[in-house]
Amino acid sequence: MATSARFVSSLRRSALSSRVVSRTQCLRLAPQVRRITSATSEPHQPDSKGGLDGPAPAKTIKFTSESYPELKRDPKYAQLTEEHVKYFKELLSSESACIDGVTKDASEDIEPFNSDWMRKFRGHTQLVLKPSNKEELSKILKYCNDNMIAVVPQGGNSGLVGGSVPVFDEIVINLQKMNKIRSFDEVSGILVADAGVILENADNYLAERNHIFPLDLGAKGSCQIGGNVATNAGGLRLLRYGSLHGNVLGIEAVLPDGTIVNDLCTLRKNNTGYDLKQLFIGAEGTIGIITAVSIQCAARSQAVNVAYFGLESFEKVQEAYRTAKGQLAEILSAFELMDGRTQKLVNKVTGKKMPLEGEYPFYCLVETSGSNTDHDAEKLQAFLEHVMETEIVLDGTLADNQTQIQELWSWREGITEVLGHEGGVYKYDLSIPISELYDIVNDTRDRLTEAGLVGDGPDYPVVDVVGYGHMGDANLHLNIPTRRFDKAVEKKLEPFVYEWVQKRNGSISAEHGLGVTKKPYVSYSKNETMMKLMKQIKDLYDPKGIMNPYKYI
Ligand SMILES: O=C(O)CC[C@@H](O)C(=O)O
Ligand SMILES: [Zn+2]
Repeated sequence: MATSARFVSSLRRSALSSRVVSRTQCLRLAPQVRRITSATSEPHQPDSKGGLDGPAPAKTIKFTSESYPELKRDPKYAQLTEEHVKYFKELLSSESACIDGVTKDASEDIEPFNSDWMRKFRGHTQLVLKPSNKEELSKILKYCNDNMIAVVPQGGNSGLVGGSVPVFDEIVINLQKMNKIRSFDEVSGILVADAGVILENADNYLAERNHIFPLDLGAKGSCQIGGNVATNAGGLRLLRYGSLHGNVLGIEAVLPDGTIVNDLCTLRKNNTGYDLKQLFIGAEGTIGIITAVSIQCAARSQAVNVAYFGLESFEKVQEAYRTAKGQLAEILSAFELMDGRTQKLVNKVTGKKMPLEGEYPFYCLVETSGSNTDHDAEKLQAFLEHVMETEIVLDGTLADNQTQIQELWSWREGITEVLGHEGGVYKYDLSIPISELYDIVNDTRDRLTEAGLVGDGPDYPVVDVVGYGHMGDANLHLNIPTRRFDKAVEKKLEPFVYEWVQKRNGSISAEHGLGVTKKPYVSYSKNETMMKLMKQIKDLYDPKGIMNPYKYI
């Protein structure tokens, strides 16, 4: 009896304080960690003020071709000549479709196409081509194939594994000019769009038609849907809508020899042998370039509610997730995990007040998306009260309106942007059985601490070891913010992290892909037979090997 009385009174105290937090604190705070939401057709551009939307300073560049002593520029690829450039210029319909550093009359800065948004990877292409349609792209690729010119397909260039920038001097083919919505069927919910459509633009277009794009991620204002599909991006809505392997119904792509593959099927059911489009999803531009996709979109939920709460252990996080699945069932649309260190970092870098009064080792953000605002809000509140009453959760808050929803999400979506605040960051994107999801963070921290590599002050290369991610997808983002990139740290991290994951039958890449960073480690997630089959597929589609070379395959 005494125990249950204590539970009730503690619920009242916490619940009351969480409501106060939700009504006052969230309302008072203007969002400061900006999601990259203003849709732009350019790849990430340096922010002149060095602000959070911009990449980290140039000193963080880690990977250039010199960083890969095992990778040599393959002499089979042609050196770009003025004659090549002349051909492309004549072919392309407008001057702005060609940024040319060979004949030195570049109309636009080539640098943002050569380095990723974190400015961690940098190649040195001399040519960027921006075709306007598949026919132009087909001619470009055929010419490249005939002349052994290596190419890198590029969308919004917001990837995290160095997949969309050149390693050496491969030319960049950027899809930003192919950016039209081709059709949308409001009855079936099937969207057909060019690869270069910005994800946020696609979602806004769908919102006006009461539908939703089945993918959402922090870089939605700059990433392109072709790049999303090519990398099989996962993001924040996967728990609800599933992966792109399920939602993409069709693909149009150009193969290296210029062949246009029209598999832009708009059928949910099409059981006619090999499902060839699947090969392009997650291939990271190694077998061809996606020019358009057809995609199944769901009806947009009218009622979105968000809760944010603190917990004392990862065991409690698991209990909270299990409870959320049971109580929120079909309206549960996201269950995200952030450790206390990531939230303190957002707080430190942005200066924003934390959403809860106390500090906790773990935080979760739960979103529901349904059709009945009051009913869904009540369900989420009942869930929060239940987990607080049972002491699974220590304190929590509920967003009362759209501004508060955005504000709470910023504590999750803003993490990537603050991680590099002291220099750089080592990133791992792992699938791990859910019960062990956070252990890798503790084990990595212990390992680096024992080696005297992590601590406060300039003597230590590593700032911290943090973890967050998509709890509902058993996808952990292990991040190691650093003051500088350091060989001693790298030796402690790799292959340790990959061996750890392999032992648990996890995956070395849950959603970011392999790019160039995981090239040496593919075998930790793919056995010899699978690697051989992948290589055979690569050779079938790209026999001369011009597509995105030096990357994972
Ligand atoms: O920066 C990362 O490691 C994760 C980025 C992204 O996948 C996310 O979930 O926020
Ligand atoms: Zn993620």
